Amino acid sequence: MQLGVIGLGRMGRIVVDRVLDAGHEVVAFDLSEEAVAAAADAGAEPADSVADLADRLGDDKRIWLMVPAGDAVDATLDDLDPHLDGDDVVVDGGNSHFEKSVRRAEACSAAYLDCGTSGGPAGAELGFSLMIGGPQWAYDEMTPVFDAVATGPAGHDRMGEAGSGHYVKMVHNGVEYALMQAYGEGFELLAEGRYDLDLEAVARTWNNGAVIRSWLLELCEEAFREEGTDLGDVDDHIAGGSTGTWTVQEALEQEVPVPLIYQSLAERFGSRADDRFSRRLANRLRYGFGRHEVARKDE
Ligand SMILES: NC(=O)C1=CN([C@@H]2O[C@H](COP(=O)(O)OP(=O)(O)OC[C@H]3O[C@@H](n4cnc5c(N)ncnc54)[C@H](O)[C@@H]3O)[C@@H](O)[C@H]2O)C=CC1
Ligand SMILES: O=C(CO)[C@H](O)[C@H](O)COP(=O)(O)O
Repeated sequence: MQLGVIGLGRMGRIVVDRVLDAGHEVVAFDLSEEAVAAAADAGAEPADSVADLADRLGDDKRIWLMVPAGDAVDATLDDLDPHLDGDDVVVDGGNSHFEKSVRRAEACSAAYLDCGTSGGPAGAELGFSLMIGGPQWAYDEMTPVFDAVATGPAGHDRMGEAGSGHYVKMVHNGVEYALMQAYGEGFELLAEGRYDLDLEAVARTWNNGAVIRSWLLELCEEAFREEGTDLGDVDDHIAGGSTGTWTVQEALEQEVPVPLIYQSLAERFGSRADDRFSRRLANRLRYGFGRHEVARKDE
């Protein structure tokens, strides 16, 4: 099969390499000329624009988008659409909002598959977990590519109609936030608690047979090994947050309680300000109701 890949960053480049390794052909485009040149060095056919990529693919185009979610997806689809028809298939493998994917599927001249991709850059060797929404025929048509990009046939499945792939990935990310928060709280208690512990050793021990072993816990072990048991100079600021926000918004709309996911998202937002207004007000209110001393900034 011949696959066009647009977006050759951390994730898209892995798509290119795994599809090439499986014996397929790849035509590659990115706004970055360096990224295109690197993909060409790896065996892909370089394209210098979206239109050029479409021309090089010929009939029955199969195209994988791995650009940042949002405007870049719309811009790419705008450029692609004049070159597409109903026999073509476009996969969006990024973290797009599922409602946007539904709208894009309706507007796109090709069959559109929304594909939640999990595994991160570490998936280069193992392959990804792929959660796919959209028409069955298009999923079936793309199966050789999904087999190559995923861990294998068991690493991908069609979740259902348009939007369902990105919906499942959105919830996956909410769970990811909550798991990170749970590990974080446990290790914080161990770090601040009664014993002088080597947290890498704790994580390693847990990862060998404990109920709570997991890949995220292996990444905790790696973090303590590389940064030290006190995490060295790693700051207490957590970026990101869009997919977790969408998960909480959807849970509110569906009236499904997700307190752990919400709390972990709130912790992220809280991590971005060292001078929290709510804490300052609580500090002052304790004076109001109890005449407790007010801690002042210059003290
Ligand atoms: N990094 C991760 O762990 C994961 C990322 N994702 C999602 O995959 C998508 C890509 O993420 P990354 O590869 O990490 O991002 P990245 O920033 O490493 O790469 C994005 C690439 O897209 C290119 N690009 C941007 N706009 C473009 C356009 N209009 N046309 C062509 N190329 C364009 C950039 O030059 C860059 O090479 C995002 O939606 C992200 O949320 C999904 C799962 C895991
Ligand atoms: O999808 C992912 C992992 O599964 C991406 O790494 C995503 O960026 C994680 O979300 P956030 O940036 O909000 O932490």
